Amino acid sequence: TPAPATLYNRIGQADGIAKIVDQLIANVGAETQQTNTVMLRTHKPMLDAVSSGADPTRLQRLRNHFIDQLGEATGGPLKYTGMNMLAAHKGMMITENEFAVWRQAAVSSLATNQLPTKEKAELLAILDAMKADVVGH
Ligand code: HEM
Repeated sequence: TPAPATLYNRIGQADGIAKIVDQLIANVGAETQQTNTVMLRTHKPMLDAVSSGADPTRLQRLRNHFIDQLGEATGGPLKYTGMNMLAAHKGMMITENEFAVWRQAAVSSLATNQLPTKEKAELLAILDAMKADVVGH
């Protein structure tokens, strides 16, 4: 019997993951529930750096890191070389509610990308496993 397909293969490999990540970033960028909270404060410097030209590739770097991270976590050949989740979010004091809004942006992206129920659940489990390192530091 052939080896079971990895989640990475079932969701369309690097191209499939890139679509999921790009839609997630677009959803977070369009988010308005979190005005004046840390969600906005933490993203604003990043978006300003891009639009002012001070660091035009900053968002792109995060995007590419995020793709590598999911590419590795889903069993693909990609290798994540960014900061660990605790270090990446340290000092942001991300709240439970902000995480919930971010997670909803991820859920919407998975729906937009028409992931089947099983794959959706597996990917959300990967994201939820990072929550403890993301929230409250
Ligand atoms: C499971 C949930 C999350 C995952 C998997 C995730 C993933 C990542 C990754 C991969 C990076 C880049 C690290 C690097 O480049 O070394 C990052 C940075 C960052 N994350 Fe998250 N993140 C999550 C939740 C959140 C939430 C809820 C917020 C805001 C409310 C947030 C805001 C940021 C910001 C502002 C940066 C820094 C960007 C920069 O300075 O370039 N993240 N995250």
